[in-house]
Amino acid sequence: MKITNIRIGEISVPLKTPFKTALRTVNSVEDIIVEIHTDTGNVGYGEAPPTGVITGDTKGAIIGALKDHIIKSIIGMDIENFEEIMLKLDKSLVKNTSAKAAIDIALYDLYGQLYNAPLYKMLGGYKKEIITDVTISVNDPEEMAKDSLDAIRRGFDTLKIKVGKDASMDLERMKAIRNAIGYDVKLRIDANQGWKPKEAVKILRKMEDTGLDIEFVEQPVEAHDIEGLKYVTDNISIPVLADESVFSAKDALTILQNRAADYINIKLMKTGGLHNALKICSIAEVYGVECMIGCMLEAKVSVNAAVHLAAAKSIITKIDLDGPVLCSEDPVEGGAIFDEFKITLNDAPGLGIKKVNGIRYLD
Ligand SMILES: C[C@H](N)C(=O)N[C@@H](CCC(=O)O)C(=O)O
Ligand SMILES: [Mg+2]
Repeated sequence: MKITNIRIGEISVPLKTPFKTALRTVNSVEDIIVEIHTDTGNVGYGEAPPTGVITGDTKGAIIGALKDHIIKSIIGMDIENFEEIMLKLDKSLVKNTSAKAAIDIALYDLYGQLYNAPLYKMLGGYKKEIITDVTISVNDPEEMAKDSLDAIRRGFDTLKIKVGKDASMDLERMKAIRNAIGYDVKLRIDANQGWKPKEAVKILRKMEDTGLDIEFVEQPVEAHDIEGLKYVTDNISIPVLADESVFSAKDALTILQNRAADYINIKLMKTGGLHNALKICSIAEVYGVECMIGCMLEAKVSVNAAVHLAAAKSIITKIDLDGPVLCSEDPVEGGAIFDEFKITLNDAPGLGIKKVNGIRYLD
């Protein structure tokens, strides 16, 4: 199964409501799609969202990385030589993890098709169904309480609450939500780097003292501030999950060796795809540290790949794969079924994607 052509396109999918974090506000998913075509007539699909404020990858940068570096380095190669293709992909240029992830995902899709097996079974096949949380955007406390109630009515039993914007309001936000929803629903919070280390400890201790029952706090401080992350981890009881601080397997090792966080959030757009995400799973297994699998604002192609990984690996115990349910339309035919909180895999080969509708080709 030889790679004959790699096509690049873009899709635009409006969100149901604006997505707001401490880092950005977004109204639609604007992602790059790749199709890897082979001499056997198979097509592998991949996707990359431009999340400049997190990965540094803009739309133009993703297209440039694909056209000027990655495509040339793997065209003509045989999917049977999978490890060799992955080495070429890694070495084609530094950083640019989103462009690499799009290609890596499409390659894994073809790898599954080559051996006629669904990807989650090839990676471990631990389960076939997973349950995701849903994100509540950062707004004023009343609106967040209302959005949380809506999410519970839709069946979600775990909410990921965005905080870290106008820090003085964060305690009020969480009190309003807890008062509105009671204690049967899990609340995890994500500050998206919005606090300083001492400020984070102050806010989180108040949340502990108020009995808000927070499952964990995600990325309280700036991504590069590992010392600050450790300071927060050492000084509060709520567990800390590292997100923007962990891109590579090496980053994960540093965090775990220093006990700078309690959990790791794996995202394919930070690792450069499944190949490196699997390395983080192995490191976390060695340290006995559970992982979350997350996504950026992504449609169903790349989130599908994350679903396969989550279903394959027992070390992934927390799921934040709500990208597709935040979208108002689904451009993807085939693949996993997203029914609000419940995500079910099917046993079609690879990712099981039949078609992506509405692609505007850029080649
Ligand atoms: C969409 C997901 N629930 C999420 O919150 N992901 C990121 C932010 C993604 C983005 O800005 O596109 C996270 O920080 O966990
Ligand atoms: Mg996060």
